[in-house]
Amino acid sequence: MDTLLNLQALPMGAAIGGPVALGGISLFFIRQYVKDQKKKSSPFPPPPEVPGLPVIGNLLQLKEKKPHKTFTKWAEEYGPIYSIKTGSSNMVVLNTNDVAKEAMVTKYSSMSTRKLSNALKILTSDKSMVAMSDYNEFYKTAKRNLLTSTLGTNAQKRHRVHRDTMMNNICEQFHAHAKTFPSEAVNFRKIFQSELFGLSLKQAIGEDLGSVYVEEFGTTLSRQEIFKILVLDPMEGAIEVDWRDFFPYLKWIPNKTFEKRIEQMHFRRQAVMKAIIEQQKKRVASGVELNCYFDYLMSEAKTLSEQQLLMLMWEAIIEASDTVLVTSEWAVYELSKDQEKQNRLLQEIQNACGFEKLTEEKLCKLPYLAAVFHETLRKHSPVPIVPLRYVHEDAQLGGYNIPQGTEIAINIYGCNMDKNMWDSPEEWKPERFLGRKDETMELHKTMAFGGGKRVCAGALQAMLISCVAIGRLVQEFEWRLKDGEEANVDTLGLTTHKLHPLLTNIKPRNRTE
Ligand code: HEM
Repeated sequence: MDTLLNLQALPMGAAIGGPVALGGISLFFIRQYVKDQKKKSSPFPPPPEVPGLPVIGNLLQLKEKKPHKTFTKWAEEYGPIYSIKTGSSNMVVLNTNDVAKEAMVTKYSSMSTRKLSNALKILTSDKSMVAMSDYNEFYKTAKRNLLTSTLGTNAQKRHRVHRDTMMNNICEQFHAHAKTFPSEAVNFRKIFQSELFGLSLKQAIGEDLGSVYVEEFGTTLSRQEIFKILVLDPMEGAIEVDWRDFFPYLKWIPNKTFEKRIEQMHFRRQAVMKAIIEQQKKRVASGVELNCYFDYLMSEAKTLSEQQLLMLMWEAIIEASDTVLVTSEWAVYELSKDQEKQNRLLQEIQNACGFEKLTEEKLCKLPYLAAVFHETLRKHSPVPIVPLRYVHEDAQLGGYNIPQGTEIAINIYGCNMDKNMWDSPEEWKPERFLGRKDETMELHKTMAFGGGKRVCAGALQAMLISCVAIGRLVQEFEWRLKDGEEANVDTLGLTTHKLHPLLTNIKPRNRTE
């Protein structure tokens, strides 16, 4: 997440009631008048509008913090494409595959610019990363480097050893738990998250980190502290709301609490990344080369500024550490809840692998495992809304006029829950993906990874890690939800993190089972 969108949190109420100045309001009405005149001159109608309140528009209706769900409900009443007002901005929301693909593929050139919240402007160093950059030369070069060194098919082959080590470590830790605490539920996230972070570091800098000395703090940070500063805090910061995002004409009014919080996160992230980069530079200078993103950038992307290098390295770490955990945790939740589907998967794995450990080579022979992965991506859409873009020249979408300046929210969750496309979309049914014409290894069976030029660069890595993890864990253990865990389906954050970490009872399987 990859995956940065401020809309996730719109806890407005109090903030909106704050300082609204008269000068600002007049400006707002003038801009509105100009927009209305423009609308009247287009041959296409405007999209249906969700009614809201004067000045704040639909903000209060979105304060529940899960806009993707509210958007999906509105789609039932207003159709696949409609417009809302978030303060002074007009936003068009897209809720089906057809209109989403039109925006991401055929009309991409009119709507490729990223729209960043104030928090994201700071945390992304004003778009200095692949996922949040506009479509420009920096983006094209940075994406090519990322794919060549880390995420493309050949690079993923070179990083295979890290995925295998990660998987063995995960299995070992679950076995150790089952042996030491046979009747205690295991916290899936605790084990998986830490190993995934290790893998992201190995791909980025060639090695896992036990600790790092940070000069700005005058102290040595533990691995857990590094993880918090580089991954957990920025994921939280990305959804911080600054009420000025919705009323840019009031940007001259300070919002000190917000600014201090985000600046501090930025400062800490900068300090830790600088320390890591210094360490790696010393390693390279001493003649030790590693197969990693850092070494590739040092030798192939010499024109990068220090800040660009820092941001690209950080991006590789944070993006590899989050959404794969989200997907794997939800898949294991669903399988632990449904013994019949778990047994069907086990049967398939045993038929394909016999007594051998499941490996990546076997994935093409495991259509039900692929179906489990894609059905989890569909139902739990790890990135529920594509990071916002805005229209930089007048365009049409779904037969409607979309004027320049409109923000575009692509509701992936809505596409994946569309009743016209998916039978009983609220049910988790991997079977819906069986017997289709597409290949077992096809990555884009749902809208989960986005589409077009900005399609997820990490989709292959996500599939390789998640599928092998789900398969190996079912091959080696019997999974059952802890009592009371079934109801814990709430989510939290920028990506659809399970609010309560998954707790399951595990039992190692008999080798002859
Ligand atoms: C199940 C896991 C994942 C899901 C569901 C997911 C989903 C997405 C989505 C929806 C986008 C936005 C597309 C757009 O803006 O139109 C995206 C972009 C991106 N993702 Fe992922 N992602 C996942 C895993 C990963 C991983 C593991 C990495 C890297 C290690 C990664 C790296 C990226 C990058 C670099 C982009 C920007 C691509 C571009 O702008 O050209 N993603 N992802």
